[in-house]
Amino acid sequence: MSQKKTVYIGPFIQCKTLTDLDICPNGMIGVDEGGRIAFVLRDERGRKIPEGDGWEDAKIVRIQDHGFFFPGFIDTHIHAPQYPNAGIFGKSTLLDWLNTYTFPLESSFADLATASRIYNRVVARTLSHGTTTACYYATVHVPATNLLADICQTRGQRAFVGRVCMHEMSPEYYRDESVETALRDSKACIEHVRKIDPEFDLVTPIITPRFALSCNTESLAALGKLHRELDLPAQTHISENPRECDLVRDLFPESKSYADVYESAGLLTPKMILAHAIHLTEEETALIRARDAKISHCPASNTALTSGRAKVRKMLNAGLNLGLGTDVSGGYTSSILAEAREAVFVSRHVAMDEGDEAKLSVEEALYLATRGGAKVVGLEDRIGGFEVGKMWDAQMIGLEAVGPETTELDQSAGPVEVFGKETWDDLVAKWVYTGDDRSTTAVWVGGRLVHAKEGFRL
Ligand SMILES: Nc1nc2[nH]cnc2c(=O)[nH]1
Ligand SMILES: [Zn+2]
Repeated sequence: MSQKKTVYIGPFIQCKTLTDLDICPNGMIGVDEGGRIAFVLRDERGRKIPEGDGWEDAKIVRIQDHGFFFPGFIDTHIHAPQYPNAGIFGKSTLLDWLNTYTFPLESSFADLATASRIYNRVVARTLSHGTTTACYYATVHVPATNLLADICQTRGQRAFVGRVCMHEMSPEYYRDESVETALRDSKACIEHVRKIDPEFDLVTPIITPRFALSCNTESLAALGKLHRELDLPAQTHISENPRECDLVRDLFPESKSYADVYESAGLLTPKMILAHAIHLTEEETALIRARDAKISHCPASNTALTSGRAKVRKMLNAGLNLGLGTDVSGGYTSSILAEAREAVFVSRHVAMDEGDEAKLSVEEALYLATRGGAKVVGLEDRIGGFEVGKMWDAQMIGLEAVGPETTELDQSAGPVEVFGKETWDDLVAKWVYTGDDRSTTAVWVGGRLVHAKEGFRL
């Protein structure tokens, strides 16, 4: 889709490396008609828009007062149909949580009106949190899964949409009938995305065996074959809960480990996203590294379902690629900003047992939320930062400037208050710890405005 050339003027911040931010207080970023970054200029205070190629007629979007542009967030693991259950999990743990809360809700997506209401809501909500790319699990239902792909396309969210395969250890009322129907229905959803987005510019199908316990050796091998033959990404869960790990050991006695179950099926590839990875052994970590499979770290969910504390520092040191996942509704929040905060705090709990090296910094959590996530979904050449040639997948963050005479709250400005003595690093930390979607003034995907806070004018 062609858009007007646009120049974004003001501070921009992005992750340079895992540990370092790139803070540009006076930037100017030109985005072309295709939504691609055409130029990035630094220290542009008071300078003119570059001339030629029609840039002099470009639309201008300026940061007003306090704020900055930041790359859009990437949610590498979220269950779209579970959104109504966000916050509802009691004291359950994974396997009873699935049976009590999750399967009954997911089964209701046989009804398209239900799917339409909830899927529209979750896509709008995640966009409002600055999530420009989401890796969705849908349900077993073909029409509802196709509708989720349509909604992502219409609302303009970059997305991976997976029809869930599950025929074992699943209730009678909600399961694939057989391995054959699971494959047939998965292929139908892939074909639908090919129809609405033939080049997978915005929406990509993703092969989705729910987890080893929902499948068997035969279906995992068949899905692995499809994954490699079609060269499509895949996603599943691994090593989330101790009881789940025991059952995998019992049910797949021929496999050396949980990771080996996926390896034997041909699913452990650079295009596989493994969620959780809490209880991996060193051999499994080495195997995942050797295959370059990716990890979605879901700290809010891991705490809520008392699944455990993923050893993020160990995985990073072992050379694994990690991103963040909200794992709604194992996780209570659909905000990657909140998830970044959870990642920082869970790492502090790990540090209380294992020493300070385990602590993640704000910068590291933001890296996982952007560039790390981009690598996890295989789009590091297109998204995650503000280099020339990348897509303008970005969010405008607004901060409230508290003047010397200001004593009243400005509710419209969002919760992050600037008192004037803060450095840029302080402001980023305040955003991560105290910000929410009220701080997200506007969001773009591929140069298209996909969310704007009430009152925001271009
Ligand atoms: N967190 C989480 N883990 C799972 N393992 C299998 N299914 C699920 C799910 O829906 N959520
Ligand atoms: Zn999950």
